[in-house]
Amino acid sequence: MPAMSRPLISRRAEPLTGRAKVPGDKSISHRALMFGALAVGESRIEGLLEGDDVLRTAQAMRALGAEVEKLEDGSWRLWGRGVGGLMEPADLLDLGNSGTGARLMMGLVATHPFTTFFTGDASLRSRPMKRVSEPLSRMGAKFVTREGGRLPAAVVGTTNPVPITYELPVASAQVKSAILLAGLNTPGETTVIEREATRDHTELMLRHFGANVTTTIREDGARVVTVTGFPELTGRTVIVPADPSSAAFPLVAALVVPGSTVTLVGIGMNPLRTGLFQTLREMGADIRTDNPRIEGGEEVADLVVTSSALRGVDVPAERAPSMIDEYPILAVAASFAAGTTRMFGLSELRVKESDRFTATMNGLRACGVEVEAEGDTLIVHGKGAPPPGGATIAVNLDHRIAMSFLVMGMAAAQPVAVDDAEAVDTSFPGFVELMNGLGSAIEGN
Ligand SMILES: O=C(O)C1=C[C@@H](OP(=O)(O)O)[C@@H](O)[C@H](O)C1
Ligand SMILES: C=C(OP(=O)(O)O)C(=O)O
Repeated sequence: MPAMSRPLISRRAEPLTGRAKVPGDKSISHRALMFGALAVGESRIEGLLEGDDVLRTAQAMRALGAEVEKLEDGSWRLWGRGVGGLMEPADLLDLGNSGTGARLMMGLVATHPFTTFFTGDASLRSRPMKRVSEPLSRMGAKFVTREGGRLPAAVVGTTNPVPITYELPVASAQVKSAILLAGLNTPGETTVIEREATRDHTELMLRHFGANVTTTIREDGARVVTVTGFPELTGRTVIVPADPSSAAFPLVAALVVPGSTVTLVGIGMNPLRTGLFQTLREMGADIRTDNPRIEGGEEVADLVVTSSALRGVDVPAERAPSMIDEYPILAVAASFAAGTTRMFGLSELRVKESDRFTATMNGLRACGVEVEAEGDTLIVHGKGAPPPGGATIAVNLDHRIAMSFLVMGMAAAQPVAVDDAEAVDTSFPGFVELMNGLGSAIEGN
């Protein structure tokens, strides 16, 4: 928990110009630490995101017995324990603000024969965990949780894991990953079926470490992902691309601040993560993809973004998993666009670090934007002009809400403030310095 709050205010920016490298991908960073801890021998990670969420995972993997060492900025070395070789942690694992850290690790320990206690900050303690405890219980683990399946929770790992086939009731890469990770120390084949494709970093990276993970497409289009138990994972090098979810903030900023051109280098372009870029292009955004290449097994590219007149569009529900963390910043972009943007299928936004559906709607309204909610659809009416701004937004421990409204302030008629930007460090340490380096005017308030 932050000891003190960090209020910030974002005033009208100069045209944003220059090249910037946003920090490493958060999803890939968590997984690199976890899989390195499970592999036999040494693993190296280059470009690790050193944000609070990922540092908590590094600490937790140490508590589970792996050697985890920072060499220099972004460059880490691990010495793993082998599949099934994790040790009972002597104390609570505190995953801070991180749903990914908590849920994936619950999967990892569910099939180890010891008990692990999990907790987190006020945000994480309010988030639903039944979505993982339910399938992991079917594999044999036992859970003692607070009311509603919330943290703190104890996971009593099973000595006798049972493989399952599980069809995901919600589109969630975290739930999919938790089950696949539990399946590593389980005999036979563990299968997860997802009707909507979610980010596949677990599948890609497990294969990179030597696991047998197959993905097939069922007749109805669902993806069937199967991991074979007891693989021999061996130490590897992971090169972490820049996080497309973090790139979203300078990218939208460059679109809405007139006269801007910004180059964002080495951005992860995994097709299951690029829904925002597609949507913004449909809105008329000038985003050029330069120098596409493969780095460390992941697609990356440089994005050259030039400020653009945007127009409202419909964003279909099927696209939600590929841009799930980007809706708050998309809604900010939509408030500058000419016409109405309808974002369908946003139920999962209500269970993130905060209720992002409500936070986005209320924040935009406070900034003078006309917004409506119809069930799980968020509707933003843009005027094709800068919205009024002039509000202070309550962040409620949600990094993406803080960054989205600071971007709003860069081009709104009046400045926009946030009550506490401390949470930004969970995913984007150096956000203010990077943005101000491009020309924004964010300062303490
Ligand atoms: O697997 C992951 O790394 C993540 C999956 C998504 O969560 P859900 O699985 O809850 O959709 C996303 O919101 C989160 O930021 C990271
Ligand atoms: C939802 C997010 O992360 P997590 O679930 O890991 O807390 C996010 O980073 O927007």
